[in-house]
Amino acid sequence: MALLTLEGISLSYSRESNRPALDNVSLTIQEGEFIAVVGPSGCGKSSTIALLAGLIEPSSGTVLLDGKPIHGPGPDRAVVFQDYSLFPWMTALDNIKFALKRAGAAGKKQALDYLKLVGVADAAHKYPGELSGGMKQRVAIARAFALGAPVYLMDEPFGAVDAKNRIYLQDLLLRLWQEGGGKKTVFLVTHDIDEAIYLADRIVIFTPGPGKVRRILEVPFDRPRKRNYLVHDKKYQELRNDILSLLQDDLIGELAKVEGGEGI
Ligand SMILES: Nc1ncnc2c1ncn2[C@@H]1O[C@H](COP(=O)(O)OP(=O)(O)OP(=O)(O)O)[C@@H](O)[C@H]1O
Repeated sequence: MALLTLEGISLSYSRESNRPALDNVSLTIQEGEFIAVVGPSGCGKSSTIALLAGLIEPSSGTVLLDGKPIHGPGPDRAVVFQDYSLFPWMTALDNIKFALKRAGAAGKKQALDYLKLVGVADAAHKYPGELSGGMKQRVAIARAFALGAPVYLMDEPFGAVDAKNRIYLQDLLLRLWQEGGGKKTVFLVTHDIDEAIYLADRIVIFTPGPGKVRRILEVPFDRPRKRNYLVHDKKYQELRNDILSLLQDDLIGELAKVEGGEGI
């Protein structure tokens, strides 16, 4: 049985709107999968995360976790956003301690171990406002994994960090996911095609809004993947080009509609 299922999901934020955010999206995700989602701005990627997190309900269709409908947030799903994933009134250490407590495990030592793991133990007593973007995201990822949730919903978690930190955080995420022994499932929204290929088992491509699943592509590379070799692989370049041309075709189609007076 699939771990996460979106079944015929449509979503309109307001009854007056004639342009839904999502239109009949169906998707099944198996336990242990690493899924990346790409698509143009406004195609409903964050809305899909919000549905899976239980922060909003669909206008029609069902969202299932382990076969049961999702009707709200729960400790079984950790969410990491591009920013503001941490409690700003708690130090880095207390943010992790809070997550451990929720997971039924407490302890300063364990919390410090998590901070060490992500390389920010020195900043344990700093508040999020005193940390750089990259450091904040390291703590946010540590906090998500300290929760011990089986599902990780990540909305452009590395979008605001510099290239060096991004590489570090991608590898850290892979390591934590793999340490789950096939039991951790990641649903990652990204604008970065290379990131999607490097990290994911499957890449879901959305159409421009109203979002539909345009295509699902398998990533044909064994793990562990080596960045430097991967980019020179012919299959890598083909996959990258496929994704780019799918996104470009959609964009050109949208522009043609606007030029034709249809409007978006
Ligand atoms: N809270 C909201 N109220 C009303 N409309 C919303 C709300 N959140 C999103 N939308 C609309 O729903 C559509 C999908 O937005 P969403 O943020 O899910 O897209 P996205 O693919 O994540 O975009 P981006 O890549 O730019 O972050 C957009 O048209 C957006 O304006």
